[in-house]
Amino acid sequence: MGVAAKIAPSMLSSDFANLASEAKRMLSLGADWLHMDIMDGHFVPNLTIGAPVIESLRKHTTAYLDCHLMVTNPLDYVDPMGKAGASGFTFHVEVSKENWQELVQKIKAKGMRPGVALKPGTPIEEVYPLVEGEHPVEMVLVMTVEPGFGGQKFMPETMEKVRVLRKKYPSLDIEVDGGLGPSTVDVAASAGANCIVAGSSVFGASEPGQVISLLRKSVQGAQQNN
Ligand SMILES: O=C(CO)[C@@H](O)[C@H](O)COP(=O)(O)O
Ligand SMILES: [Fe+2]
Repeated sequence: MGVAAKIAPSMLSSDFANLASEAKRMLSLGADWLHMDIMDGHFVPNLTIGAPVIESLRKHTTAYLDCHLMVTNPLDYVDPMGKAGASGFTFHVEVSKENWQELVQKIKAKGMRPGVALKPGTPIEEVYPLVEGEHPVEMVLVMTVEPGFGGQKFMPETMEKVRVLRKKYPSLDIEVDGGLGPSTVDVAASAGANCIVAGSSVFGASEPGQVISLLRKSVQGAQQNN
């Protein structure tokens, strides 16, 4: 048995003007988590949503809100995101070298689950101390595109990081994010990813529920073959 599969549609590809109904639609189609991309227009060249929108959405659902913080100063977001009702708080290792221990402790103190993300060009060794620390992160998000935008092409060269991580940490949640869909998920699942973020492939499908179930079957199938 592997680590539980979590399929997380990226709400970045949803109709933001109808966020609550889009979220409910995804959950009714079998989504486990809702992936929320928080971008500050500085760490990445795009600006999306922040704590006020998470707070609004939280009034409509009890679902796990898997928040991916693409921001330069993640520490500034811990209190507001905690109050807003975020479930997971995943910050980037590239901007937290100096203060990740404080960050992780504060995230946990606010009742959220800490995770660390890394860009395609960042070496995997950089997250080891965070997974093995006294206050460890509970998920590693391996970016499979450059962060900033949905709808980009999956980068297969990032899979070596997933393989290395899975070998080293058999029970860790490993999330992949960017360009995942029916044609790329098998590679990620067999490398060892168990949390699959998918935006354009889910929201752009005529049958999003079928895509969600296919993504889940891919993770489960890969785990049975291992
Ligand atoms: O974090 C990001 C982009 O920076 C992602 O969560 C994307 O929103 C995923 O979208 P697709 O690549 O699946 O369309
Ligand atoms: Fe994301």
